[in-house]
Amino acid sequence: MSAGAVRIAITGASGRMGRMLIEAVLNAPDLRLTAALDREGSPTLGQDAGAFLGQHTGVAITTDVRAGLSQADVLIDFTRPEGTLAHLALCAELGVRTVIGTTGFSDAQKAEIQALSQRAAVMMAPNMSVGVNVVLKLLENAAKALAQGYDIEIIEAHHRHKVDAPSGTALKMGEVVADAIGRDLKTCAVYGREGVTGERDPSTIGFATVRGGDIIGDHTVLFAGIGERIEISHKASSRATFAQGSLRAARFLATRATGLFDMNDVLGLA
Ligand SMILES: NC(=O)C1=CN([C@@H]2O[C@H](COP(=O)(O)OP(=O)(O)OC[C@H]3O[C@@H](n4cnc5c(N)ncnc54)[C@H](OP(=O)(O)O)[C@@H]3O)[C@@H](O)[C@H]2O)C=CC1
Ligand SMILES: O=C(O)C1=N[C@H](C(=O)O)C[C@H](O)C1
Repeated sequence: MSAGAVRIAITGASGRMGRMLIEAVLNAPDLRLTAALDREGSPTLGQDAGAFLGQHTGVAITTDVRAGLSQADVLIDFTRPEGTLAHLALCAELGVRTVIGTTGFSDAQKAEIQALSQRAAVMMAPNMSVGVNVVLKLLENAAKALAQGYDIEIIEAHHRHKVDAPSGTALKMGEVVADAIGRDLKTCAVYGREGVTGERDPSTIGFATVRGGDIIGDHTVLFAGIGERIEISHKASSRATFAQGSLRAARFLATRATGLFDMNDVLGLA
């Protein structure tokens, strides 16, 4: 790893998170944007990475991931699962650490990430905000205390462009709650209901998904009992919270050679 500023590459540079990350890196004195990458066909290819901010950075958006990564210490990737895995394979080969914000991975893809993290360190989390990661800790305690007599439902809402459902954060909340009370999310999750469903099975954890407009990301875990309801909610009002968490993760990874980490490691919440 080079001395001085941590050199950052960003894939999906013209995406919603890509732009947020570019702005955050340009404003961070201890980080330096050295590569901005997007895929073939992106209308921003060839433009300066700071053009959307009216800034000249000297870093052009290109499709040459190998060349971009060879100039970087850490890649921050918020793209799609298949893109992330292709980028990660190159990072493993070149010894570049990776912060993964992408959601929607299959179990097989997660296993591939675990294997590749043994060659160059990876931090992966479905939600980089400090608040959501604190909520995950609160949920652990709440679920243990409310394990009997309370029906558990997870409700999430996101913007109209989101392609995966339920959100990665909602699934993580489900896993944390299920683990805390000794259930297996794979067998107890119910994803949406329709028609004559019968009465609610108390051993299930339900998920409900809302998509619309420009909602950045709302998550609620509802514990519904008799005579009372407990709701634990997080609402993101700006993608800056995800970008700032990603920068914390990049700084954390800059001091690690190999291994798979999450936001608990980055924030010292483990
Ligand atoms: N962990 C967290 O805190 C957060 C996670 N996310 C996750 O990050 C991901 C991206 O979200 P968002 O920025 O809103 O999405 P966008 O669609 O706005 O941006 C995605 C970017 O990745 C590019 N891309 C898409 N597919 C590929 C591919 N196969 N290979 C390389 N590049 C690709 C897109 O290019 P093109 O425009 O050409 O399609 C675009 O530049 C999602 O999975 C989302 O759930 C989002 C916010 C917070
Ligand atoms: O796609 C998004 O926008 C978001 N995705 C993440 C998820 O799937 O949990 C995190 C955040 O809520 C925004």
